[in-house]
Amino acid sequence: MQSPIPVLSMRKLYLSTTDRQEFIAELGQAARDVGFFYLEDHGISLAEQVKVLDTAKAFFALDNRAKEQVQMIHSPHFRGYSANYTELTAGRRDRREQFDIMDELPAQDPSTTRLEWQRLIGPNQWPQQLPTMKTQLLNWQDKLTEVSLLLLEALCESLEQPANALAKTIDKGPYRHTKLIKYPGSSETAGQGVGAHKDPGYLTLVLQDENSGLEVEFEQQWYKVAPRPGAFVVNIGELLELASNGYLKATNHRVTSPKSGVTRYSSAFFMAAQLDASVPVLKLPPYLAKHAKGPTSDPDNPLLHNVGNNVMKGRKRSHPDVSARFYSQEVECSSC
Ligand SMILES: O=C(O)CCC(=O)C(=O)O
Ligand SMILES: [Fe+2]
Repeated sequence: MQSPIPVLSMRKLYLSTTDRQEFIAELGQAARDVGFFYLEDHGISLAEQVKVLDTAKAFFALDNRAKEQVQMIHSPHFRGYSANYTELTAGRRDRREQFDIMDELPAQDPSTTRLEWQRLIGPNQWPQQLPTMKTQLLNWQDKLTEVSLLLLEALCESLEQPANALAKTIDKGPYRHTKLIKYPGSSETAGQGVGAHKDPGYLTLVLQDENSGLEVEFEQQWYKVAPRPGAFVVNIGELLELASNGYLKATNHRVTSPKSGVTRYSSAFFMAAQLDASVPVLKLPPYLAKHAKGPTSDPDNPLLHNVGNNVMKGRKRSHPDVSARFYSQEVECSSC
């Protein structure tokens, strides 16, 4: 079956006006039809990509004691290591190990925080055995933010909006989240590496190693997202689906475990709006608006305009152990 996933070259953004317009049109079409695309010529070198995957390998190769020291269960901010089968997606346990970081910030003073999502803000946990990991990953996160901000502007233009149409939702800095991931091999035919889901933010950039496993749902069928060296796999998240009133698609995707004896490593970068923002619904011109049927409504996964609540909803659902330790089970929904 032929892959429906288009390949876009970001170089076109910097060439002639015609090339730029062409890129914006291709981007708009990919984001609308599939919600997934490969991005090439994004300015991040293959060497840097390889180094991030090497860091993932080095981290997951640490002994259990070292990994337990930075386990997510110690962090109300959902940072650090989670072992196989601790994460829940679509109600089932994922067979993957992860290491999660977000912006490196001090935790907010509990006596002045009113809203639950304010507790997402805080410091990361870093393993003392890998002293260069902090600088490397925070730097990586900054670089991927730059690429994602350019894509967000181009996407706004593809919707016939000013490039800065969503700037108010990120003017204090977007909410960023980076994961290193290890999918161990499995003898099951379709083992759940991560179950089918949509990403909660604006955009996600995934770096894959040479092993396939990522799959995307397109026209009710699942397609493999084959590895493509040097490219990022980009997908549209729920906040863009909301902002475009369902014109752009936050597409379902999942990862199937590699076969026995194979280990797959990846890294995902998620960019959302700032946590205190409310995502506006952009006013599309009639020729686009007629295809905007409203965001998907799923009673098990309500999309919340309030960014902090939407992010918190996803974190609580994915990490019930962390959630049970630090939070009530209800998503606070004062101004969803
Ligand atoms: O590992 C991958 O290829 C994708 C992971 C993913 O979809 C996620 O963590 O949200
Ligand atoms: Fe995802």
